[in-house]
Amino acid sequence: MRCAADAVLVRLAGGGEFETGRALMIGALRDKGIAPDTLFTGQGHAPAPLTPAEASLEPVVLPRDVAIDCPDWLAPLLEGSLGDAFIPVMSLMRQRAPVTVRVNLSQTTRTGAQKALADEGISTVLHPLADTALQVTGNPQRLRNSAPYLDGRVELQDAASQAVVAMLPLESGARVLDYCAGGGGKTLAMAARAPGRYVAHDIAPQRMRDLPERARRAGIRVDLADTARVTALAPYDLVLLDVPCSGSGSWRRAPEAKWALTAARLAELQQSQARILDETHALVAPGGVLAYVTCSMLESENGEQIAAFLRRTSGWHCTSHRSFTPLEGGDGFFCALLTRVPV
Ligand SMILES: C[S@@+](CC[C@H](N)C(=O)[O-])C[C@H]1O[C@@H](n2cnc3c(N)ncnc32)[C@H](O)[C@@H]1O
Repeated sequence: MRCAADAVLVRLAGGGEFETGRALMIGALRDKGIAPDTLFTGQGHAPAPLTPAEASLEPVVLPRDVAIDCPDWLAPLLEGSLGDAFIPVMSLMRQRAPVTVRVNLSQTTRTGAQKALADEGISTVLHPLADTALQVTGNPQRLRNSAPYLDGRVELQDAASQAVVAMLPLESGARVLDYCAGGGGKTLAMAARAPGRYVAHDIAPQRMRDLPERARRAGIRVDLADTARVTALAPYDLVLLDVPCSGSGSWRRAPEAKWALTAARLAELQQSQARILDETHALVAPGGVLAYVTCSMLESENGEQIAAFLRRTSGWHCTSHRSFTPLEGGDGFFCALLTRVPV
């Protein structure tokens, strides 16, 4: 298996592949219909003119899964999950992810935040995926030192992640548990949408260490709880399970992750997703909602998990579900809303 540096390799007329940086550039230029000797001139800082061997290099189209940089064992799983979107999605996964912020609507409006960022030289456009999302189009490096970021009017958050939060049935005063809170990105996004009683929990509590400060900045109250306290505070109107997953929806941010993932690790993650569903559903009040979320595009972590849960657990039905792919401008995500049948 090889990982493609580009969608072309080059081959000497008559055989033999070249994989030097120069050779790949020559192949890429030829592939795009640009004569390499117009750039390889040796003048100024330009690379040295082509050698006779290089002049005879021809582009070679790579096998599909090499060209889209997809591990062999994952390609059929992803193709089965994404269908016709497989190639476009995987091609997009080779690009850098956009920088997106979430506007804290409890403190400002989207246009208000856009103007405040523009005053600091940070340009943005409205993102179509969520009514809280702004995509940063200029000077993203200034964001972390800008006033709207420092005073909690904006937070860094992917647009699809924001769209997932917008799907949640959040009512003012609701009791909400974020069971896999991690850094608390979704806890804060939920609390900014609707005031309520927010409880954050994570099996690795140190992951939540910045949450109190981020919540303070955003003007939001969040209760950090261990597992015993989570149970004592039950029931909840909404339990969010943003479960550990392959992360296949966010491979643009961590391109090495798809090469680190193994079939055994994926199976382990799927077991843990099923276990979390089984351990937490009783925390939901009758008529309440269990929201299952992954940043994965693999059906085995998404729809198949929900179908298996509904088969083994009575008293629940799936009221809605949605998959997001990077073709919509954010990361890949899945969200299913499961309602507990009222008694
Ligand atoms: C996808 S991340 C959560 C990201 C977070 N919700 C956010 O929006 O920033 C998954 C989290 O689940 C936690 N986790 C893994 N297994 C868990 C378990 N059995 N119970 C609770 N949390 C768990 C991990 O420590 C990790 O922080």
